[in-house]
Amino acid sequence: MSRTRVLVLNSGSSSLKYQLLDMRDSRRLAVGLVERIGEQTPRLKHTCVTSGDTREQNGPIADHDAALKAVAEELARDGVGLDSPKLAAIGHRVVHGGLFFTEPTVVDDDVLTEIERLVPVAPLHNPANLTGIRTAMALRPDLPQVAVFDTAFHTTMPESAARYAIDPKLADRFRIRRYGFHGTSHAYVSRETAKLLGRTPEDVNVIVLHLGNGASASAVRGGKCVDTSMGLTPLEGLVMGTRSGDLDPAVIFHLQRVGGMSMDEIDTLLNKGSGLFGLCGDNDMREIRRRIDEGDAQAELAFDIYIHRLKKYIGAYYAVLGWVDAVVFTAGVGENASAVREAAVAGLEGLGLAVDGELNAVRCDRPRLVSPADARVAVAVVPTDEELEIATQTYALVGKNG
Ligand SMILES: Nc1ncnc2c1ncn2[C@@H]1O[C@H](COP(=O)(O)OP(=O)(O)O)[C@@H](O)[C@H]1O
Ligand SMILES: CC(=O)OP(=O)(O)O
Ligand SMILES: [Mg+2]
Repeated sequence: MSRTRVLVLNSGSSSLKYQLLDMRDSRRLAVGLVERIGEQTPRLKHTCVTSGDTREQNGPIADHDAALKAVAEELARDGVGLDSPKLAAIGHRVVHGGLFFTEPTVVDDDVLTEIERLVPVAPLHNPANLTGIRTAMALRPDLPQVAVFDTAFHTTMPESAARYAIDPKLADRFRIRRYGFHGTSHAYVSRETAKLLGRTPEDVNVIVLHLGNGASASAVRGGKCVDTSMGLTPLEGLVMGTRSGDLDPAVIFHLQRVGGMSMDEIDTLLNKGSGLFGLCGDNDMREIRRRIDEGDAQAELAFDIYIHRLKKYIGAYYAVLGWVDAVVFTAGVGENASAVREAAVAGLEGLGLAVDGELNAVRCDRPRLVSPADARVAVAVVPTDEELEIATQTYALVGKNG
C-alpha cells in the first residue's frame, strides 16, 4: 500500500491545530482544532472533510498529550486513525530551531535535545511542540516524525538585521540574535503573493504582515527574508494579542527596581498580560471592533496603538527593501479584519499604498488584491496555510529519504 498521507500537528501554547492530508493532490481529509487546553473550558472541533461531518467535544483536556490522544480517537472514528498504513509521516510545527535547523528535519534523540535546549527562548511554544512530538512518537514509533521550524525561513537575514547592537562575543556566547518566527507562514504567503501577481518569487519584493494572536512582519526580497520583526523570542515587534512587542528594554529594569516585580512576573506580564489584552482587556480583534462601534475609548486606544506600530513596520520594511511590489495581510486578523487593513495603509498614498473600500470589504478565503487597479504597490490578502506548507515539506523530505 502506498504511503501518501501526512498528519500535521501545529501545537500552540494552549491549542493544537491539525490536518490530515493526502499528498497525491494535497487534499485535506480531516482538519480540527483543540482550544483552551489546560484551561477551564477546553473544546475539540473535528471535521472529516470527505464526509463533511463536524463533531465537537467539551470534555476535560488537561495538556497537549491528552489533546493529541483525543484527536487520535476522532481520526479513528472516521476510519483514518493513526494506525493507518497509508500514513507516511507526521509533520510538526516547531517554533524555535535556533540557528542549527535551517531545513525540515527528521526527529531523533539529538533533535529532541536541541529543541529542549531552546525552551528558554520560546517558553510558550517549544514545550507544547515537544509534547506533541513525544506523544506522536509513542503512538506511532515506526513513523518518521518531521520537525518544520518557524525560524528556518529567517536564517537568510543579513547580519546587519539579525544582530543586536551588543558585544558580539557576548551575543555569540549566549546565542543572542534575532531569529524571527512564523517563517513557514511568511514563506508560503510570500510565494502565494508572487503567484497572485503573476510573477515568480525571485522577481518580487513583498512585505508580509502575519497578524494572528502572535503577530510579525517580514521583508522578503526575491523570495528570501531580509528582515523580520520578532527577535530572540516571539516577544519583539508588533503589538500582539497578549504580547507587548517592542518596548524600551529599560522598562524591564524600571518594573523590577521601582515596581518591585520579579523577573518571572515581568516575563508573564509582557508575554501573557500585555498587547491588546493588557491595553483593553480583550485580545480578540472582533471584540475590540465591537467595543469601538459602541464608543469604547479604551478599545479605540488599543486599536490605535496596534495600527501605529504596524504602520511603522510597513514604513521600515519599505526602506529596507527599497522598492516594494506588494504589502500582504495574513492570519486571523490580517485575513478577516478589513478595518485593520484600511487603517494600516491610511495616509500612505505617498508610498503608493492604498486600499479600495469595496474590494477590502469582500469576505472570501482566496488570495486577492484589495488595492485600486492603478495602485503603484499591490495590497493583498493571502490566507496562510502553515499546515499545508508543513505537510509539503514533510512529504518532500520523507520521499527524498525513501
Ligand atoms: N472575523 C474576524 N474579524 C477580526 N478578527 C478576527 C476574526 N477572526 C479571527 N480574528 C482574529 O484572529 C485571531 C486568531 O488568529 P490566528 O491566526 O488563528 O492566531 P493563532 O494562530 O496565533 O492562534 C483572533 O484572536 C482574532 O483577534
Ligand atoms: C511564534 C508565535 O508567536 O506563534 P503563534 O502566533 O502561534 O503564537
Ligand atoms: Mg498561528
